[in-house]
Amino acid sequence: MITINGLNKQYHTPRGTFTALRDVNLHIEKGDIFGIIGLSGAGKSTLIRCLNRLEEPDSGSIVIDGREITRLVTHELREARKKIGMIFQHFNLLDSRTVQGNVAFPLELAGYSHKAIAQRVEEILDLVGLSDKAGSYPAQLSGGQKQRVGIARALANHPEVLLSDEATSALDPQTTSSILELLADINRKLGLTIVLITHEMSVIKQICSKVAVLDRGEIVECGSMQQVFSAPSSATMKLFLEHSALLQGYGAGI
Ligand SMILES: Nc1ncnc2c1ncn2[C@@H]1O[C@H](COP(=O)(O)OP(=O)(O)OP(=O)(O)O)[C@@H](O)[C@H]1O
Repeated sequence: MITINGLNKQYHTPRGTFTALRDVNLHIEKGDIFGIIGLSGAGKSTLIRCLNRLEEPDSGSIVIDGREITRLVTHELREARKKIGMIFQHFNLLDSRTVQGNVAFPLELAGYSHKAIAQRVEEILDLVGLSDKAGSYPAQLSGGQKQRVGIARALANHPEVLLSDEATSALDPQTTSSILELLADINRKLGLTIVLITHEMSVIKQICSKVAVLDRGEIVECGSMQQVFSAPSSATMKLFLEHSALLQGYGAGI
């Protein structure tokens, strides 16, 4: 479904050149919920934003559903992006539009008829459990509800892939859990491939089928949840697991 080969990305700043991604190779199967975890500054956002070319890699290739994303010219990329939904940490909703208007937005850009848009918006708001908020504005919603709108908007155009850029980082644990449940439900119902980045082990634990660990721009470990949890090989994953066990112990009053 998604194959990343030899991906490199550097940032050039007045203070010098910084390597954000170094020879990243990954394969993500159709229907996976694939988590990429790493500490702050590891390159997670850079990597996920390269998948739809919100960030331009310097070299390497990305193939999604048989299409080499890294070779597409502007109008081809615009078409390809319709099949790649994305959700963000701070939701990125249009404040001047209602929930309905936000979800309709990508469909309007794609040139659907009024009738088709109304029908799809109704269907998708039902899927994310927000039918009763269709006429509300973002400012009238909770963080969890805002992210549901973000998810609905990302799904409106029937994407093959959903990219989640720290989509639950601004939410409390209970809301995080309900948003992750929704993503898992969508993955089951629609067979959608989900790629998510996070710095929280609990997110990976709750919904991912596979995980890759990014450390200073390099993939240092990758495998099924079972493999990585039972026999972590990288120092970073061991650190994440120890921290997560500590938190659980603390929660249990140990
Ligand atoms: N536009 C940019 N110009 C210069 N450096 C950048 C730019 N964007 C990111 N970086 C640097 O690249 C590195 C990776 O950043 P990135 O945002 O991908 O990491 P991250 O793992 O998502 O971090 P966080 O979890 O803190 O968001 C960081 O050191 C960051 O400072």
